[in-house]
Amino acid sequence: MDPNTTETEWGSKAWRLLSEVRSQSPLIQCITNFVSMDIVANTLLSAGASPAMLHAAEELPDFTPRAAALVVNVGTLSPSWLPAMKAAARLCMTLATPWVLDPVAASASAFRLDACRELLKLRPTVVRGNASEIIALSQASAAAQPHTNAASKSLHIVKGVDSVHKSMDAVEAAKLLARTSGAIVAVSGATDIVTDGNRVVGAHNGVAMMQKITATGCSVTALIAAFVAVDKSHALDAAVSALAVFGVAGELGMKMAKGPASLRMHLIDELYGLDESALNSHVNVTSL
Ligand SMILES: Nc1ncnc2c1ncn2[C@@H]1O[C@H](COP(=O)(O)OP(=O)(O)OP(=O)(O)O)[C@@H](O)[C@H]1O
Ligand SMILES: Cc1ncsc1CCO
Ligand SMILES: [Mg+2]
Repeated sequence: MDPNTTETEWGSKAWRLLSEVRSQSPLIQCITNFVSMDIVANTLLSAGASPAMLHAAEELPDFTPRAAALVVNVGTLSPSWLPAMKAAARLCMTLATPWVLDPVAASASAFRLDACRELLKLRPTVVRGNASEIIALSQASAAAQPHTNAASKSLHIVKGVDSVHKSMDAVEAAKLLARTSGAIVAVSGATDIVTDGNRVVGAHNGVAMMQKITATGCSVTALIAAFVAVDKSHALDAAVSALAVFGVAGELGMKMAKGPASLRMHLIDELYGLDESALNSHVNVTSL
C-alpha cells in the first residue's frame, strides 16, 4: 500500500482506479463457477471492464496471454476443470499477469482444499474469500505437507459457500495466509479486510442484503481483478478500492431495492453510474 494514503484519500483513489478501468476496459478472463457466470460478467461490464468466460485448456495458450488479468473461482469445481485452472494460473505467473483466486467453500472437501493449496502455489496476486474460507485456507496452507493434522483440522470449517465467521475474526488468519502465500489477502464481510501480511486495511462499505444475492462475493473478486489489472504494482490499494466501490454501489442500490432480486439489479445500475462525488462522499476505508 502507498503508506501516504490517508483515510480521506481513498475516495479519490477509488475514483481514479474506476476511471482507469472505464478507459482501459481491461480484458478479464474468468474461470468461474456456473452460478456466478452471469452476475460476474455483468459486474465487470458495468464497471467498464471486458469479461470473457473461457475455460477450455485447448484455448489457454492463445487466449490467456491476451488477458489483462485472470480470475480462478473454484465454486463448482470438478476434476475436469482443475487442470485448466492450474494451466491458466501458471501462464499468468510466467507472464507476470495478475490473477485472483476465489477459494469458494475451500474446506468443504479434501479435494477442494488440495486444489486451493495447489493453486496457491501458482502465486495469485490476490486471494479473496469470505471469513470461513480464509480461516480454513490459512490453516491448511500453514501445514507443511498435504494431509497433515493442520490441513485435516481445517476440513469442514465451512457450512457450504456461506461464511459462518465474521470477517474481523479472520484478521490473523488473513495475515498468516498473506505471509505464507505472498498474496494480498482480502476477506469480505461487514468490514472487508485487506492485508499484505503487515498492513491491514478495512473497507466499511456495503449492506448486509448483499449476502442474500448469490455470487456477490464472486463478483467483487472479479472486480478486484479488473482494478489490479489497471494498477498492477499496487495490488493492495486496488483490492481495497474495488471492495469499496462495490460496497458503495450496494449502498446506493439499496435505497431503491425491495429485496435481494431488485438489489441485484440496482447494484449493477449504480456501479455503472458511479461518479466522483458519490465515491468521495461514500467510500469509507480505514487502517485497522
Ligand atoms: N454484513 C455485511 N454488511 C455489508 N456488506 C456486506 C456484509 N456481508 C457481506 N457484505 C458484502 O457482500 C459482498 C459479498 O461478500 P460475502 O462475504 O457475502 O461473499 P461470499 O460469501 O464469497 O459470497 P458468494 O460466495 O455468494 O459469492 C462483499 O462486497 C461484502 O463486502
Ligand atoms: C451457491 C454456490 N454453490 C457453488 S458456487 C456458488 C455461488 C456462490 O459462491
Ligand atoms: Mg464466495
